[in-house]
Amino acid sequence: MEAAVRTSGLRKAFRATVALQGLDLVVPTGAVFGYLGPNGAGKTTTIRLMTGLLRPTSGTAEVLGLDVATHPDEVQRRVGYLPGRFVAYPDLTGAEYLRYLAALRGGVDWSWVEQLAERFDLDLGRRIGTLSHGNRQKVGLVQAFMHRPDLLVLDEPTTGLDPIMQAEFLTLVGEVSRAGATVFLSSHILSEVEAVADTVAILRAGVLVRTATIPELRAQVVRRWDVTFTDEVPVEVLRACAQVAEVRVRDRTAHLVLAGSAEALLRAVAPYGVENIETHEADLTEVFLGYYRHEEEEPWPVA
Ligand SMILES: Nc1ncnc2c1ncn2[C@@H]1O[C@H](COP(=O)(O)OP(=O)(O)OP(=O)(O)O)[C@@H](O)[C@H]1O
Repeated sequence: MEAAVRTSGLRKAFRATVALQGLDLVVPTGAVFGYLGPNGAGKTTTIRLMTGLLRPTSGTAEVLGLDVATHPDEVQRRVGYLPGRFVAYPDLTGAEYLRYLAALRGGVDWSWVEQLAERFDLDLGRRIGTLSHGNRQKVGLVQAFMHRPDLLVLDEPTTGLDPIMQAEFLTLVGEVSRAGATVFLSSHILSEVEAVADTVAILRAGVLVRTATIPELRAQVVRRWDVTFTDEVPVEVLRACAQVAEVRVRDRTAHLVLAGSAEALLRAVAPYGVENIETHEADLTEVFLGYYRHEEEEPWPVA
């Protein structure tokens, strides 16, 4: 599949600090791609390299088929970019600022700008300098979405937004994604990534530690199930299931630790008269956080 973003051996050092250590990243066209990692992992550095705002120490980045090093202006025109710390001209009103950007970029449908502002409950008539932090962030979001870019690169987009506006943002991401856009989303809000992303990459100390789809990560979640049978517990059948990591039996209930998909287990126990299944699901957040921890620590949390 053609990639919306492809980096190869992308490395960035700031004097003694190596922010990114040879990143090979592929963001498939049309994906909602969550980019996660603890503070200082190198997420913003990656984004600034991808958008041509920083030059790599070595390696390459290709965005929408363009080499960022040789076509930075075109990349910036075609990408919808929301920086982590969005700043705009404080003396301009939202409308003045957005009209200025629209004239620079061209091809902006102003009624779409107004719709976006309305959806985010943003007053375009107010000077940006007088807006609250959250409302300024909304100006940043509108400018990122307003030219209907093929790729959105959003660095901590919901910072400062209230829960209703966060939900509106997620709805908008879903809409543009269904319309064919690719969304690259750096976020610390794991529930938000889980809700909207189909693929995630996890960065730690400038190194990519995992790229996976949300279902792949979910399949890794270790869960506890209590299965009660109408008759005797078929212990051997349970032990024979590859995904069952542990079995303890008490009366007619089997207490199981399940690592992986429950499909095989459900199929195996079906003929034995299952009276009840109680599940204790581990949070996907735990899986994310497992990757944030240092190598010497236990990588896999258990529910
Ligand atoms: N302009 C710079 N000069 C020197 N060091 C920098 C610069 N920009 C980033 N760094 C360093 O590079 C590393 C990665 O920083 P980066 O901002 O990319 O991380 P991040 O994953 O976005 O973190 P956060 O989640 O805190 O925003 C950090 O150690 C940071 O201090």
